[in-house]
Amino acid sequence: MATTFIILKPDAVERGLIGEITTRFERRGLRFLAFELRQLEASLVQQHYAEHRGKPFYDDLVAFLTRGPVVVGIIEGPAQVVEMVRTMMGATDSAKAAPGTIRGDLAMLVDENLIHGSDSPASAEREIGLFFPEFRPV
Ligand SMILES: Nc1ncnc2c1ncn2[C@@H]1O[C@H](COP(=O)(O)OP(=O)(O)OP(=O)(O)O)[C@@H](O)[C@H]1O
Repeated sequence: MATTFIILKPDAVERGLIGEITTRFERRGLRFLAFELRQLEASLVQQHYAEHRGKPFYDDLVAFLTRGPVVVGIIEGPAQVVEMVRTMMGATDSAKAAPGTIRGDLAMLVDENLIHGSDSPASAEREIGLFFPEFRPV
C-alpha cells in the first residue's frame, strides 16, 4: 500500500463539492487516512508551492489557497495511488481536462481547479510531512 496527499481547494469547499469529490475516491476503493477542514496560513502555502515561486500566477495562487477553508487529506491505496489520484483529477487546466475526471466534470478554469494531488511519491512524502507532521502510517 502507498499514500498520497490532496487538497480540496477553497472553490471546492465554497461550491459544496467536498462530498462529490471524496465519494469518487472512496467508490474507487481508496481510503482516507486523514481528512481535515483547515484555514491555511500563507507561509505554509508558499512552502507547498515553492517550485512555482517567481511565476506570474504565484501570488494569485497563494491568495486563492488562503481565501477560505480547504480540506487537506491523506489517501491510501495500491502502489500506484499517486498516479491514480492524478488521473482522476484530470489536466491542470480544467478546460482541457477529460470528461470523467474531477476537473473535466466539475471545473473549467486553470486557477480555480478544485483539487491538488501530489505529483510523485517523493512529493507525497514531502507534502504529508508539511501538512501532517504528526502523521504515522497505521
Ligand atoms: N498558467 C496558470 N495560470 C494560473 N494558475 C496556474 C497556472 N498554472 C498552474 N496554475 C495553478 O498552480 C497550481 C499548481 O500548478 P501545477 O503545474 O503544479 O499543476 P497541478 O500539479 O496540476 O496542480 P496542483 O499542484 O494544484 O495539484 C495549479 O493547480 C493551478 O491552480
